[in-house]
Amino acid sequence: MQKPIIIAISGASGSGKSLFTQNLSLKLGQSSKDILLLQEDHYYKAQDHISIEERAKTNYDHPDAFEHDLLADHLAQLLNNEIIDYPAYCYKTHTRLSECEKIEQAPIIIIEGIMLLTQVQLFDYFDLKVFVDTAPDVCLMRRMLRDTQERGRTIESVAKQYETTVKPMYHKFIEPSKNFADLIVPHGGENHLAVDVVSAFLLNSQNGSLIND
Ligand SMILES: Nc1ncnc2c1ncn2[C@@H]1O[C@H](COP(=O)(O)OP(=O)(O)O)[C@@H](O)[C@H]1O
Ligand SMILES: Nc1ccn([C@@H]2O[C@H](COP(=O)(O)O)[C@@H](O)[C@H]2O)c(=O)n1
Repeated sequence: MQKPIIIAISGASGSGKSLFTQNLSLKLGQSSKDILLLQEDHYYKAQDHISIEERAKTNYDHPDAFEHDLLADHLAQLLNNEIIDYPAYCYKTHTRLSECEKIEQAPIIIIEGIMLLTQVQLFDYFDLKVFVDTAPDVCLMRRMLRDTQERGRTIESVAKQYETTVKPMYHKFIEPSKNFADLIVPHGGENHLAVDVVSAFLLNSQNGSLIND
């Protein structure tokens, strides 16, 4: 079996990473066994030892909020054809769920997350590093809608978090990490030309080893 190809999709919160990843999967149109989608957010640290009020104060836009060592171990295990215990995360309680999912490698592994290109120790695992580049005001608007509808937040809490951590940490960590990208995608998740380019790269790299070939 050919070595899996791993691509990292990074960019600001609300930039369209998840949508880009979904559109890429649709475009690839392969069997679900061919593509493994992972999220860096699942590697946010567990915070069961502190109260929910304390958890709400954590800076989730700092690299230290994540367990990147565990993510690196899991990528190594997947490349080694081992099964991983993929953590699950809850944005409403700000901690990990108790259940993990058993996951095995696939020919194409796509991982998305805000801090991926700030972690040099992960770069050796990535065959392609993509940065989704969307204007901060557009990201904030999208995040406001998503977090109030899906992540149990109020408009006030999204605004406060944006001002205190999301915006400053974006400028400190995420925006500079764009320099490590192989490909910068403007206009977010609906940039279908970029989806076509990345999908062609993936299919070409895994030529012959996909189930639907
Ligand atoms: N190009 C776009 N046009 C319209 N809505 C978009 C676009 N890209 C993303 N969205 C919406 O904005 C929200 C945030 O996008 P998402 O892909 O979840 O961002 P990220 O994963 O980078 O945080 C989602 O509700 C998504 O459907
Ligand atoms: N308990 C948490 C954990 C994370 N966040 C925010 O999520 C953002 C990253 O996820 P995206 O899907 O938007 O890329 C990040 O900016 C954190 O602020 C949170 O609010 N609460």
